[in-house]
Amino acid sequence: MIVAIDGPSGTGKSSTSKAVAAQLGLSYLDTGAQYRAITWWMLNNGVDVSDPAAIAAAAGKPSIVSGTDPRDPAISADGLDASGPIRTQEVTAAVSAVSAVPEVRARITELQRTIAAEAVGGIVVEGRDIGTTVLPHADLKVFLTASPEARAARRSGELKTADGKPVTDLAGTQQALIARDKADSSRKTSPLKKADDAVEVDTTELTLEQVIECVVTLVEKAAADKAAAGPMEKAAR
Ligand SMILES: Nc1ncnc2c1ncn2[C@@H]1O[C@H](COP(=O)(O)OP(=O)(O)O)[C@@H](O)[C@H]1O
Ligand SMILES: Nc1ccn([C@H]2C[C@H](O)[C@@H](COP(=O)(O)OP(=O)(O)O)O2)c(=O)n1
Repeated sequence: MIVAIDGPSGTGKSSTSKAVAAQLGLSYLDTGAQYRAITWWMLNNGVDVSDPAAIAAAAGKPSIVSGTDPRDPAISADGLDASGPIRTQEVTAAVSAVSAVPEVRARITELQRTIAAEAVGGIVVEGRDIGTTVLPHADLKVFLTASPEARAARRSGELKTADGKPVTDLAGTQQALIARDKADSSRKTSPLKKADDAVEVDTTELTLEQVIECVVTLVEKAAADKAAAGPMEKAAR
């Protein structure tokens, strides 16, 4: 069972995907964390993140390792734990530029496909281009949305500056989030986009628990459809 969950920032992808995977005994992959980790590595290693050629030249250098346990989703770059530092404003501000570079996308997409193929018990993969590009044959595709106001309210206070202080500027958070959506949706290589066959869920008025319940129901239905289609496909052969 391969589940793709895409959508813009703050729609609830990570929280929903982790909970659904934990509840159903599936693996979990946060692809945004991979783009954040490679961005963090570039910022730490003197790569000019305003220069796509410099980003492309460095794209193959770091070793990015992702854990797939939904209860402990670890991420490291060259062996260094990146789970804390990838959430800083500095990384958030640079990640769209780094992830727009085709060499970075090719590298990370290959990693993602390998991880999904190795997850024998099934996996929930969340990101921006999972249903459209990374795993176009996923058994279920979900596209989460929410109003910019709701998304900024959820994000604000969660973000930390480099010295660990919380970011409480709601208007600034909303502006930065809209700018990142725009960059992610307008890049040439696999932009943020709903796949034609994805189920769209607007989470603006829903609690996180309601979204989780909705996605669990969708996964269970997709699993039942897959099981029912299996014998028929075999019989047709
Ligand atoms: N439906 C919801 N209602 C209220 N808060 C939510 C909802 N979904 C997620 N959140 C909260 O919003 C924040 C961002 O959610 P997250 O799952 O990280 O979103 P994304 O991965 O899409 O950026 C988290 O603090 C999460 O607990
Ligand atoms: N499949 C993906 C996942 C993330 N990205 C890029 C674009 C996003 O702005 C950044 C960060 O993604 P992440 O999911 O961590 O972002 P949020 O936590 O939802 O704000 O990575 C991508 O290009 N493709």
